[in-house]
Amino acid sequence: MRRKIVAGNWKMNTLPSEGLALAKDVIAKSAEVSSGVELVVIPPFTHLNEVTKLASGTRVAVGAQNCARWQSGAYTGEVSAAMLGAMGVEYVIIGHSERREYFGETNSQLYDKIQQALSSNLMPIFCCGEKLDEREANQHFQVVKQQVEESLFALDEQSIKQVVIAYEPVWAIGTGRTATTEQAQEMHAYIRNLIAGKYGSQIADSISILYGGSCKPSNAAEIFAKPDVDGGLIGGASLVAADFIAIAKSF
Ligand SMILES: O=C[C@H](O)COP(=O)(O)O
Repeated sequence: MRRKIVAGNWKMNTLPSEGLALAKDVIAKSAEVSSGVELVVIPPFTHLNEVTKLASGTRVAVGAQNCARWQSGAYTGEVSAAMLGAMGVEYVIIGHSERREYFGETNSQLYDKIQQALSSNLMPIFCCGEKLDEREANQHFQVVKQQVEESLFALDEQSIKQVVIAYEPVWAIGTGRTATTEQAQEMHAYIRNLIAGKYGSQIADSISILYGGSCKPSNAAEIFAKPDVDGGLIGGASLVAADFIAIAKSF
């Protein structure tokens, strides 16, 4: 049985007091969600200390949006995986398309970040996905293959099993344009197949692959019903607790 996960990436939204209120609301409503679904909130760094304290002992886990690719040292402005782990953070997003686009993160740097995350016992949520022009040029499988191979395939079997993958077609992020359920299923199955080719089908079948990109209460059930979709990485809709919970209840 694969883990079902619904994770809310708040991105660079909410001031600390607003973030705490949002986390409280998610925790309060979390009982409405089937116990088989893991809930994760992923606030900005500045809120993590307070939100992890608030979420401690509840069913809501906390993630970070990024971590450094180094262990420690003279890297001004960076936050290490160990620092996150020490705060009680359990997940970390690695390679979100906004990090790739605005901060030039490369597949090999993302491999380093995954290693850092794993060595601090954080579960990486590794993001992959093609841009609109790549899909239109029918290059989407090739793009995702390269991202997965270059960032994940040097991991050993024990390590890959800790990784959660999020397929996020860039053209569907924050645009209101969702991938069709067929497009999502097709790519999720493709990714699982890639993993199976490298690590075997038992490992591939155990890895959760989340969908991200304009997922909302009105379309979540349809997307989550697909056999290779194991949950969602939710952006905009995760900023409203009732919507985030409604999405999680779609399983
Ligand atoms: O990390 C989340 C994704 O970028 C999806 O964002 P969105 O739900 O606002 O489209």
